[in-house]
Amino acid sequence: MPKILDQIQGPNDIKKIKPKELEQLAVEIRKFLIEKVSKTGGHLASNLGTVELTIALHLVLDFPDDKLVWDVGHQAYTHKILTGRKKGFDTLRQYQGMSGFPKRKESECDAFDVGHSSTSISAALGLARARDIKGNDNKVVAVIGDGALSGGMAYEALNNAARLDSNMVIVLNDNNMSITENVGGMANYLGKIRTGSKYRNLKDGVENVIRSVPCVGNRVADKVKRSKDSLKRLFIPGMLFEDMGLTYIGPIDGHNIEQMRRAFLSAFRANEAVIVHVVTKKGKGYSFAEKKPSVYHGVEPFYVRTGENKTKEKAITYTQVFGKKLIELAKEQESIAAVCAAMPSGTGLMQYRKLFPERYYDVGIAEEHAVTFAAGMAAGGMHPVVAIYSTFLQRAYDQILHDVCIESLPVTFAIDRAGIVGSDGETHQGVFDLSYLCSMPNMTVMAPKNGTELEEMLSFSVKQDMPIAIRYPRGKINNRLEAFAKPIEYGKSETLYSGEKIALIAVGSMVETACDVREKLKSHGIHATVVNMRFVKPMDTERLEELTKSHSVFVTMEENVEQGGFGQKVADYLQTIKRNDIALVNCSIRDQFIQHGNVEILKKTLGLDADSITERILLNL
Ligand SMILES: Cc1ncc(C[n+]2csc(CCOP(=O)(O)OP(=O)(O)O)c2C)c(N)n1
Ligand SMILES: CC(=O)[C@@H](O)[C@H](O)COP(=O)(O)O
Ligand SMILES: [Mg+2]
Repeated sequence: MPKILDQIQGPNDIKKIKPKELEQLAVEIRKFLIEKVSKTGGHLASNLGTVELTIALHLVLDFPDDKLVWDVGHQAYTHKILTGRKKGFDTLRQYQGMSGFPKRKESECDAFDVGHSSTSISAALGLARARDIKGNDNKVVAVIGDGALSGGMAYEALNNAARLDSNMVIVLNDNNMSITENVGGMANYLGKIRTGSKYRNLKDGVENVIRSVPCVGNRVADKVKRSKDSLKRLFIPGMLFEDMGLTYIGPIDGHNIEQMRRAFLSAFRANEAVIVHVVTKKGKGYSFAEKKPSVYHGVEPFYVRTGENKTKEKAITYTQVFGKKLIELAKEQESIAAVCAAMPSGTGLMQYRKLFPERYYDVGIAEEHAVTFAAGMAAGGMHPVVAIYSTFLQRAYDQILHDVCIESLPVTFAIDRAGIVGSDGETHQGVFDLSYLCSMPNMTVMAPKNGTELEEMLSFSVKQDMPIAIRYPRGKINNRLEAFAKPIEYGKSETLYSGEKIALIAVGSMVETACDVREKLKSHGIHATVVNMRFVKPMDTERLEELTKSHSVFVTMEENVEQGGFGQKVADYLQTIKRNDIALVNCSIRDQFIQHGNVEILKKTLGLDADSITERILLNL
């Protein structure tokens, strides 16, 4: 039997599909998504939850004229399918393949690039204002999840959207989940709306009584529903939003296409910002994902029948090493408290939160707040350890600077996913943290060469009375460099191999690469020195000065952008001591955003693999 999905070849094709076939289309889309994502990996559970929602939106929007902004964008796969990108799923998140997130350069039907959370309402409001100024009449819709609604920017945008005197629709996709369970006051409020059936029954009862009054009943009930006064509270949930000046519709079954279609059409008729609250199930239609939506939030390739991960290798990750060590330290030191921003599993805190619930804080997707909250705790005598991915910590630049560094408060930043992360691409690569952290007075910045050193750095850090950042990469630890384990000394590097002429001076994950480069240089008769910097700030200038005596080439290596990075700091130092005779080969990332793809491939294209670095060194001799 021909598939209904085959009729979808490009934007707006969905409008040709008969209403009675739409449910079958949803079934086919889910099957397609499960099959494709099982091969490439990707964000599964959120996408399975938004199939009907996306169908309903595509029935009422015209692409590319109407603008649909997804929050985070990890739930936009059905949108990609319905805008003619089915083929792209064969290369999903692979190098030069289709991105896992909406991208304007990928399709004119993607209204705004996303990846970081809680931006959709701001961006949609901007698009709505631009539309009004230009005198256009296209529709503008933002889709934001309940998790993303825990982010501060969403409230700044709602506050601003309440002043809109034209239309824009905010779809609140409420699946009662963030990556792990959603937390906080707004999550509780949404929970009350969702489960307020008793309250709704009471309201329905009151409404029915009014409607039953002969002649005027219906008119009175409708008027009350439309009014802005307090009587409306009797009938309508979502009054928090209404009180802000937004119109609220819902909650609506987010798997009922027709109900949503009608709600969207009525929302478009308002002359203001309207919230349409839809309730969906994360992981819908795939039993494993329905049962464990957190596990199937983002997946590696898996077997569809069993739900099992195809990757056999169970290597130990930096994240696990961090989580385990923090537990050990928290047992000994009662001042330690862990803070994360909606990512307890991603940052390795699941076991910690079980053992120390009173010293564990998931603040929601609120990195800025997480940092100032930690600063407050530190001012109150605690030593918070803030575990956040490098890319998401970018959000909290000013909080680190203004609230932690100026007062030099004892906060440890455990910066996971530092360096190239791979398949999430441009929005998620953690390649700016050395630059933005080293520029801050009072901040110490460290990077371990392996798991053992991460443990040592963490032990060292929680005993210091100052801000310290430890940055470490996504993925597995290396076990090669265990023989090198000089105790950590503040501001001091570690020399792994002593050679001459060429000094390979590396940061964190690049120390292993430096050892590979050293081996390759040996076959050219060169015996290079390998230095593990450990501290990017303060830099071990004493050791650098020593190196200038017996080396004519310095090769700096880091997974960070060149601007403001480690290599530039070394260049500045050489200039300060007037040693311009030393050649500097700066192996870092040139001014660019790095697309998605396999980490090894990306490193090669960026010239950060051992072969490329060796070649560059030989050219400099
Ligand atoms: C600033 C920022 N912090 C953290 C994340 C990681 N993150 C991606 S999706 C997500 C959960 C979002 O929850 P929700 O909006 O409810 O969508 P759902 O996953 O439930 O579909 C988180 C924490 C992010 N993308 N951006
Ligand atoms: C969409 C998002 O921001 C997260 O789901 C992110 O993709 C997680 O990355 P990791 O797989 O590195 O935990
Ligand atoms: Mg959610």
